[in-house]
Amino acid sequence: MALDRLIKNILEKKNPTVAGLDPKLDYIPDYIKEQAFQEHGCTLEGAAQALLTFNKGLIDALCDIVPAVKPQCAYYEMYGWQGMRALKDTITYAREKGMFVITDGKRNDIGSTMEAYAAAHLGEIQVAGERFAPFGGDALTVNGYLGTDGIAPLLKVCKEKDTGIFVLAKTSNPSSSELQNQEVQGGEPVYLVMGKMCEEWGKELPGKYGYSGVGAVVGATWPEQLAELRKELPHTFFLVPGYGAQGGGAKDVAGAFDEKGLGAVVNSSRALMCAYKKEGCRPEDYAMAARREAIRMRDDIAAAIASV
Ligand SMILES: O=C(O)c1cc(=O)[nH]c(=O)n1[C@@H]1O[C@H](COP(=O)(O)O)[C@@H](O)[C@H]1O
Repeated sequence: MALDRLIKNILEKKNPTVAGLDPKLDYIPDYIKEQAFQEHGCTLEGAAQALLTFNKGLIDALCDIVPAVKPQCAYYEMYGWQGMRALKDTITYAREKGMFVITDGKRNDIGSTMEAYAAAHLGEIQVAGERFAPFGGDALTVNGYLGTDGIAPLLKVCKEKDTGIFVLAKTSNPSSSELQNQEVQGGEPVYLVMGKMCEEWGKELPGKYGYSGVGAVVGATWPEQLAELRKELPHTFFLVPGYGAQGGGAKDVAGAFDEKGLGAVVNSSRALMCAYKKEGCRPEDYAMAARREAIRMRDDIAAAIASV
């Protein structure tokens, strides 16, 4: 089961974190952009090349200490099909380096359309008898708002191709409470109802560590809900974004973990990618600055889990 691979990586590296690869040109050091523009012009192609070079530097610097990456599709779509090629190349490169790849697409639609998303991101498509894995990620973030028939096609592909999903439950943004905290019949908030649906969907993808292949996204900015959901959803692994740039800290995420120190992977994107700016070090050292930040994050979270 796919999330077993993520958990194995986490155990081996003793690090329950994921590096978000959300590259914008503004974040990328000038020397990388200049070289890409020289080779490909000041074009979408040039921008896409800069993204890929930047990502590869980060992956090289992080792959021995960080178990996973999470490229967010929007930052690649922004640069057209050239950007989407950089997404595919980033996924391939990270997987070659042994990292688990969570493609952050937040996809959702009716069943037939979800089949297409599932094939694109988690499975294969056939062209005249030849099979291709278009993007080839290990897991995909999805929105479960359309209910079971929107999720079932993903579960089918996850089973066949050993991939997984993370379903939005309680998102990190300030307005997430407007809908997600609404109490529905029986008095349960929507995020808990969604979490319980993940538990149910996950029965189809059991894993050897007790967590299923259907994870839930719960923001680091909501420590109370993280701890509540950890108790309520014993088989659901959490993807926890909102650490760092959005204000979440190690103490906030400690409640996401079980008594074995498993159960969640915490994402940081901007705080890692832009660590060199905060440190004020040479742009050429951006990847090493990200590594230093990743080590700080790992150690802070380990200390917070130990003190619970
Ligand atoms: O699914 C996600 O990853 C996600 C869910 C959520 O509730 N909040 C959230 O910030 N994210 C993503 O996590 C990343 C957070 O980035 P930073 O705030 O820069 O660390 C972005 O890629 C967001 O799109």
